[in-house]
Amino acid sequence: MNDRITRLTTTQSDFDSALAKLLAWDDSVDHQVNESVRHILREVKTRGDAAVLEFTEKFDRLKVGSMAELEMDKSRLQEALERIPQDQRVALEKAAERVRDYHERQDQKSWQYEDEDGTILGQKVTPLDRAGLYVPGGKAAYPSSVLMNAIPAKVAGVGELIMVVPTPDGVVNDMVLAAAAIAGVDRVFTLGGAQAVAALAYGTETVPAVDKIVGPGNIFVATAKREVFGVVGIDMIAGPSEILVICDGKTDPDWIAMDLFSQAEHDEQAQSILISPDAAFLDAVEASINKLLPTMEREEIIRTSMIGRGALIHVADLKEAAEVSNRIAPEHLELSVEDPQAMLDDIRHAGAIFMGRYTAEALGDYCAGPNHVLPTSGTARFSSPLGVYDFQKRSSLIGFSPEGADRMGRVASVLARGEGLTAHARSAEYRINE
Ligand SMILES: NC(=O)c1ccc[n+]([C@@H]2O[C@H](COP(=O)([O-])OP(=O)(O)OC[C@H]3O[C@@H](n4cnc5c(N)ncnc54)[C@H](O)[C@@H]3O)[C@@H](O)[C@H]2O)c1
Ligand SMILES: N[C@H](CO)Cc1c[nH]c[nH+]1
Ligand SMILES: [Zn+2]
Repeated sequence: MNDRITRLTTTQSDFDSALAKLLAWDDSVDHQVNESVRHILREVKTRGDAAVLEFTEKFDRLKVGSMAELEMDKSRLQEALERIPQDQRVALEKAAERVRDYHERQDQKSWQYEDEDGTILGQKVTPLDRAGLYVPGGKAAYPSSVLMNAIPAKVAGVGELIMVVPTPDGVVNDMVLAAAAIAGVDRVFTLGGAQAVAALAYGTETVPAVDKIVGPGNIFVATAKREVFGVVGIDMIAGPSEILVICDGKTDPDWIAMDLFSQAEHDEQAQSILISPDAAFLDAVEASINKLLPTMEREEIIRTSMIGRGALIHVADLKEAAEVSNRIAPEHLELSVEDPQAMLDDIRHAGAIFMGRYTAEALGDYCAGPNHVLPTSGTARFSSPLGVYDFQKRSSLIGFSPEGADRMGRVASVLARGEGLTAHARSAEYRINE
């Protein structure tokens, strides 16, 4: 590479600020994006289908006469499934089976228990009525993201799944449609960007409003999701893909270089970082990067990402590697070390942890089973992978027996009068035995 990938070492005096600068990525700072997204949302909210059609023509260069032309009916999904090459179909079905198996273990059940006085307390778990799945499609097509978004929703028992996916220049990806057929998506619209998020949030004459919008996307999608939150639920604001590899220096440097590329190739803004206590190994991986980059189909995207946002970080030992990793809280963390289990206790923040030299992050993107929609930009400090729980909500259950109403009515009465809320107090007192 002409420009070199950033090198940092924890012993340099400005390490903390250099690391903070490397990690800085705020999808809300671009005033122009915010303005443009707000305009799109307003237009779709007030003008519905007509605005969606205009923005689709403008941003996806797709001109159609009516919204009906942007809906793929179920027979088209099925045809796509039958048309794709057999190996693609088998791979999609295998991946879907593993993703389903994994997510079935996340299903939450309602529960109840009874106090000694016959009072019933519990939690009722209910799936969402209708969910909107955003499947990105600007720079690449993501059949795997269809499976990752739709299967947990199906396992949760969501009533209706509405999928949106952009088809720039009208190019439809058969594997995406086939994945929608396999996952059991109910309706598919070929819409993208902020206009698709707006259509799902507010509803239009053709696109039904949903209760929650899930799925990753570019800055326009992320900004739109942030704006509509409150009108609908959202899963998370997923930024550009990230990988952090911790390596003890004993994995083939070509493997590590390609693992870093695997996320860099998503986006110029993607972030790939390697941490190792072995300085000579960092040199070897840099040499592999320089050797392999010219062989890559997405060379320019990878180069921009690696130079702009990538880094090779030297640390004292694996303990310090884990500390730096916790500060980064990466979307994907590869522990390419002899004993990954031994490191697990030290890892606190990561969307997904890939354990051992043979666990390429790419397997997690497609077919390991866990979800590939993960918290990015440090948000793994407080959020979790997309899962069945994102499509279920909980209602508290409270059923007092006459004895329970008497006992707890006395407690409530004191607290309510302490707050000066006498209607609360008297409501509880009516049910007390005098
Ligand atoms: N976290 C995950 O699980 C995951 C999975 C797959 C992809 N990704 C990420 O999702 C992102 C996908 O981005 P993408 O661009 O390929 O697809 P995308 O579908 O998110 O965005 C494409 C849409 O952006 C809109 N758009 C483009 N330029 C615009 C402009 N100037 N003004 C308004 N709208 C505009 C268009 O409507 C277009 O349909 C990447 O960052 C990728 O890394 C994340
Ligand atoms: N790595 C992405 C999540 O950050 C998911 C993906 C889809 N296809 C390939 N990769
Ligand atoms: Zn990926």
